[in-house]
Amino acid sequence: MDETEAKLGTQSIPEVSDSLFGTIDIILLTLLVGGVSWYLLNRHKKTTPIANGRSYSIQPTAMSLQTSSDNSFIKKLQSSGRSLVVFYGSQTGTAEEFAGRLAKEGVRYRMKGMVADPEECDMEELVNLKSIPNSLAVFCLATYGEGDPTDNAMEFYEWLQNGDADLTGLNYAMFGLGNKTYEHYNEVAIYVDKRLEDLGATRVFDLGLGDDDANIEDDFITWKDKFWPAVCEHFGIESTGEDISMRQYRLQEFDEIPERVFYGEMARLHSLKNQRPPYDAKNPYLSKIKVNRELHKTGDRSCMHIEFDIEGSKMRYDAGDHLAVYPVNNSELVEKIGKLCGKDLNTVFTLINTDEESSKKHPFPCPCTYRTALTHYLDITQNPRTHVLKELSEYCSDPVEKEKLKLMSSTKPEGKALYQKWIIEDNRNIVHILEDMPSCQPALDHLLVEYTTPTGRLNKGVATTWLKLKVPKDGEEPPTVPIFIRKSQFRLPTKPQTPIIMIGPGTGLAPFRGFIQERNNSKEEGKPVGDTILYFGCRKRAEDFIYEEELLEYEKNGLLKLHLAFSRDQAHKVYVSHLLEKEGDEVWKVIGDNNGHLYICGDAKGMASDVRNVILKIIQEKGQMTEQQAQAYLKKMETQKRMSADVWS
Ligand SMILES: Cc1cc2nc3c(=O)[nH]c(=O)nc-3n(C[C@H](O)[C@H](O)[C@H](O)COP(=O)(O)O)c2cc1C
Repeated sequence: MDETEAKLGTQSIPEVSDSLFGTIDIILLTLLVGGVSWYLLNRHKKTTPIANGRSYSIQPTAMSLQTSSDNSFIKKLQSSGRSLVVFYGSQTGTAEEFAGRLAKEGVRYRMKGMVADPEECDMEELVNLKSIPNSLAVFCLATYGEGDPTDNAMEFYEWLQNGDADLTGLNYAMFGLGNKTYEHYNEVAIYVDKRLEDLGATRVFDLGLGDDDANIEDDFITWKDKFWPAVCEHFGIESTGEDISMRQYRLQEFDEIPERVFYGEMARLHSLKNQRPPYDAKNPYLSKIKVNRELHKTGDRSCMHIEFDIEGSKMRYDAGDHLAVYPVNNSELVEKIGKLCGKDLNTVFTLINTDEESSKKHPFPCPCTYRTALTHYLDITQNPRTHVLKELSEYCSDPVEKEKLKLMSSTKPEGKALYQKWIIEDNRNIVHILEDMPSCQPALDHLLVEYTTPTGRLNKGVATTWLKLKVPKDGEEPPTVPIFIRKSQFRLPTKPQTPIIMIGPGTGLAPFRGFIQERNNSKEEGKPVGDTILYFGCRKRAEDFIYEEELLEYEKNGLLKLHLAFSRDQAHKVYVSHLLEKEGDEVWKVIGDNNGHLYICGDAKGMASDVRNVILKIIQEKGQMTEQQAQAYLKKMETQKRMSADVWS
């Protein structure tokens, strides 16, 4: 597809208030639905990053500007008298945050720690870490897609897979970040933990696994509580009992506005004003919005169709790619924080890492005003994690409020229960906490550091709420938003005559709209086009059957075969998996007899696994295979890229 076609791209964004997709809204939000179009954040999908190695670059990595060229982590450890290095594999910032907390806590055990990004380190040096006495490497690694590592851990992962380094003498521990609703739960951490052992390294403490579908913060602090005593025992050290109150970043406020001030850029100063290709996560393109319309016909849920104009941008969008959007935080929320902390939001400041060895000099692009930081660089809508509550407690003058915050940040069962109730279930963000605890008056710069989300992971609704207002009006300049494109492995077969089955209920339809447009194009060019079969489902035909007219037209002109499931239009709920069950012969004809492709897009939690199970059953029955053979058949389809899933929960 060329650029002009790509500008037809649309973006479907699920309803804010009852979004199925919760905190990965941002990711959802940026899934550019096919023909061009849909999504965003958090947040996530089924592609195999092996081929392009970057398929999950949600993140701006605003800090890479400040990256040091020296990638010897051993030299850094030695020159600063440290023995603990905590590596992170992170896409949306959680693993990076956990790594930072672990490194900081090392001081308590006379193990000064350093956080390290594997992408910026020569990981082969792990072989020599033992040259530092009592040294320890900890890994916090997230899993994505089909058991894939994050972008920044990819090279390290491949090095482990392909190499045979002798890691004898290397002490290590691993905490994995994953989500149980995905088929490949925490596979990266599980694999790396085992692989390090196989290569001769010594596991100092049991592998910890965090489940982001439940409470990953709880999993982490519970693991960490046992991890440190195990480390002490292993190295024969004792806790100093010191609490680590050392600040990672030093604040400097400016009386006069300095020459270089950031206003929401992700890396290069003025990059939003002086736009220069190539555009990517660090250098987003300010795209005009040409169309922004509601797709649901009735009901109080919403699904937006947005068309972004990328003409002239030199960006390439292929059907199946994701479109990422950088939203901004609600200004009322921003102003409230300024008021609650008693700060003039126009003040320009910078935060400077007190650790001179760190490759990350600032937590986000600095200097900037407090308003810019709160608006563009921080996720002020998330539920704060326990360490933030602990630090907030220091700023409470009322002992009752202080104790409550301290309790919630402890690992005591009643503390965890209170955190779950008061923070998670009641869904309190920082503004709610400050409003509900009037004696708590934190220093704003302190709050900024705690709330930094290097990857722009946003809570429900930030992007959707913001995009809803970006509607082009006649006679006015169209609204613009900063975007970039994330390449995907979710791809049509190269030959249009290869038959395909697409399973995409709800907003899972997004990439398939692009696929269908592409196939229609081939048909109009007179090329032979194979079976193009779509399974779509939604609640009610009259309510949320998105792109109904368009799909029916493709069906009428003979391109598309449609199977529709309207779950609430009859007494018994019917989903796409039920339709597939009935169509075993057709499915097998495509994937068994004719080497066709099968795609799944949408909800990972229920839909994707139900569909997968039905497909397995069909392979077993129609292909006359045992369960094991059917599993192997599906695996082979995956390796051959004949079966792809782009799913999220
Ligand atoms: C699009 C997407 C795909 C994901 N795929 C998986 C997966 O295959 N297996 C898994 O265990 N967790 C998966 N997760 C969950 C993440 O690993 C988990 O949320 C983790 O905490 C993210 O860490 P990070 O913020 O450091 O990137 C996925 C999350 C998203 C958003």
